[in-house]
Amino acid sequence: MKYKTDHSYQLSYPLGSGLSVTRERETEREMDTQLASAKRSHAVCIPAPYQSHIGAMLKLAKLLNTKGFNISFVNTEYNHRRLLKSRGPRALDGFHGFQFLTITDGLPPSDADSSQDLMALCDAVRKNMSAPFSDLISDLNHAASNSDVPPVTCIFSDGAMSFATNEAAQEFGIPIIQLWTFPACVFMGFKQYRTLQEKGLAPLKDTSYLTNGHLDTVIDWIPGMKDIRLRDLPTFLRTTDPDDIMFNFAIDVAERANTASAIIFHTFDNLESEVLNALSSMFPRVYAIGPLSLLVNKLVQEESPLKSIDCNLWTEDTECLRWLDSKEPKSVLYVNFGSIAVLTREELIEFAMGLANSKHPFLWIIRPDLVSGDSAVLPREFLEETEGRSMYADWCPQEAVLNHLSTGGFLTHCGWNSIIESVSSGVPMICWPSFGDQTTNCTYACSKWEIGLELSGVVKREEVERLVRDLMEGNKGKQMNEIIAEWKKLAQEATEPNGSSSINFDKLLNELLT
Ligand SMILES: O=c1ccn([C@@H]2O[C@H](COP(=O)(O)OP(=O)(O)O[C@H]3O[C@H](CO)[C@@H](O)[C@H](O)[C@H]3O)[C@@H](O)[C@H]2O)c(=O)[nH]1
Repeated sequence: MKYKTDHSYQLSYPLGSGLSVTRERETEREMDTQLASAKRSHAVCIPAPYQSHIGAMLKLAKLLNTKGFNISFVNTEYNHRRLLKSRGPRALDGFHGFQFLTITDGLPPSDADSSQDLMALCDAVRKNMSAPFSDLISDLNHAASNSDVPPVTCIFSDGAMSFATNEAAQEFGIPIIQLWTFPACVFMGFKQYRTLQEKGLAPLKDTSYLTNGHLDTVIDWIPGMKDIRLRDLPTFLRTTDPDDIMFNFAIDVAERANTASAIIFHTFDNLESEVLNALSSMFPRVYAIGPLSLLVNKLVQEESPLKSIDCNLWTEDTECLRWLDSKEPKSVLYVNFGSIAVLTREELIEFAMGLANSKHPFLWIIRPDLVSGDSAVLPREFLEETEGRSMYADWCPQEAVLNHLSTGGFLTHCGWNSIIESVSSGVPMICWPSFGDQTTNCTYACSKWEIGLELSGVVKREEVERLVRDLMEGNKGKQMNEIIAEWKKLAQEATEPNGSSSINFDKLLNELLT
């Protein structure tokens, strides 16, 4: 197992050192001062307009609110409408010091209830959202003269939103803190795109480069990332078009991070010590703050109204938790491909037959927009074969599912939130990366952290069956269970009051508020 338990990178106090009594008193005093300053603080939090980014930013906003910050949380009109539909018309009203606001994404209005096109949205962020965001800050500042909420004192922006937010921060002379809802290794990957372009390694010369071994080229210059191949980096470089929207968007947002006052990664020190160390020598203020859910669980009181704020764009079906109650410990494979990934009908069938042939119980979340083209109709023989050991839902409370005793494995598309939630719950994975950062997340999960089995290339039912059996009944599964239990422990430790993520969060606030 390749991790260090005694590591402390330069922005944290050494782990496990314990705080002396003097240090504890100092900490109490610092916290009192912090709370007093925070009450005069007003953070505008703006996520990128995608489910998982909204979820991560909401958790960060709740943490800030527990430290006394007034929060204005900004969604796109499209997502706000979907949230009200899934949560109820008053679900986002009436929280003290925490308000939800909207701006337009500039795309044609739509009543659809599905994830918006990734490329169209990235383009919209770049072109349409800066002016409405600045106007919103102006409005908040004007409103402050007639209310007890102070003018805006800082912006917490998703790293992918810098086109919408950087100029406003400059215009109003306030700090901007970026939240990257990816691991640090993915950000470091995006940082390499410009050099890859200069060296002629990306974009690809033609489509034969997808299969001629070019993607196996080892990239040996990336600080803190050893043994990385081109194919392990985020997939937006796998284009032949120099003007590709996603390729250029990735280059630009990684460069615009240079102007942030501070950068937060949703990770923790022990998980990514090498790449975090490398990044902290490239940027003045880098903070690993995660897993966010564990921090929220510890900092937000059970009785706090904040507990009830949720941001699922689809309504969760909780029936699956009752179904899990009826199953043996660690017996169920949980299958979920996140909020954006789309499967072909062929992939759906291969996954289905692999699950059927594995003979293991499974809970499969099939979003209404998961399958492209034809609707997600599962074959009759599959339904008959799996009756009594299968459960389906459109959307579920994922973290509750992962923390359920009956859940023994997770077949995932490797979205970062899914991986860090799986780590937090100690559930090993089968990793089927689809696009973007998921290839990098998969490489780290399978090869570096040793908590996942990779399902690569074209989905074949035999391969799905073999991996499910390896995970749920084989020695590999047993080993991974042991390893991920260690990672879970480290994630818990990072979020204790003297753990690295808690300390990093406090340091960020102290630096921001002084
Ligand atoms: O039935 C479900 C399915 C998902 N979730 C939640 O939705 C989020 C899904 O996030 P993630 O696993 O990161 O997947 P995507 O929705 O695909 O996330 C996009 O954004 C991530 C960064 O935020 C990237 O890592 C992914 O590659 C990108 O596709 C997680 O918090 C899940 O807990 C639920 O609550 N219920």
